[in-house]
Amino acid sequence: MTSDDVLDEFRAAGALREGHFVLSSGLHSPVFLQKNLVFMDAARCTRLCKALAEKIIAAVGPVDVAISPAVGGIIPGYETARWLKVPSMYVEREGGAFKLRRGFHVEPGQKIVMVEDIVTTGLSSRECIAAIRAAGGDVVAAACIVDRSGGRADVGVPLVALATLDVPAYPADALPPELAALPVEDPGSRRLAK
Ligand SMILES: O=P(O)(O)OC[C@H]1O[C@H](OP(=O)(O)OP(=O)(O)O)[C@H](O)[C@@H]1O
Ligand SMILES: O=C(O)c1cc(=O)[nH]c(=O)[nH]1
Ligand SMILES: [Mg+2]
Repeated sequence: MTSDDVLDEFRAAGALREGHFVLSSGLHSPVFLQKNLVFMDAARCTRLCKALAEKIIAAVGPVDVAISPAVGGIIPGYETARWLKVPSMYVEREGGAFKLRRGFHVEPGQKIVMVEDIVTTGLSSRECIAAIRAAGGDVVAAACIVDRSGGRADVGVPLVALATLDVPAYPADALPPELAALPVEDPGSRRLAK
């Protein structure tokens, strides 16, 4: 599956949004990939995650567990794990920091792939990987449906992206005037609990 094929799935789901968005990292962007509109369609989600699982195995070989960051990573993490034929777990925020909860635990020696939905700066991926390591896990690779950093995000382990896009994102104090003129939406979950 090419990056264009993945983008076509987002377009067909109405998930390629234009406007003014504040992203999880605090950067602002004229484009938002509303992945939930993609994952709500089980057939579409399966097409993407099956392809991602195949790409992970081709890149790093078999793994033992897939772990994702809540909320966005949970559905693609579960579906990718299904095709990898491994258990699926997730970390969630407790007092702001990601943590394995709900009885999830990792065993020494297990090879873990961290599965994200979207990578922009890689911040959420790095936080998720840190939480897995804090729980004693060995993260051999990261994976995502879309890396919108143009391949520049560094998550500290090899990143397997089903699609790589280069989408502009700006610090709040350096917005292009046409973006600053639009009302801002904050669609993610990072700032919800505050
Ligand atoms: O690479 P980054 O700069 O970290 O941006 C990408 C992250 O942003 C979104 O999560 P968000 O925190 O908005 O919450 P969500 O998972 O509930 O959508 C997305 O699911 C990724 O986890
Ligand atoms: O960086 C983000 O927060 C982000 C970007 C995007 O396109 N989609 C998304 O769900 N999150
Ligand atoms: Mg997320």
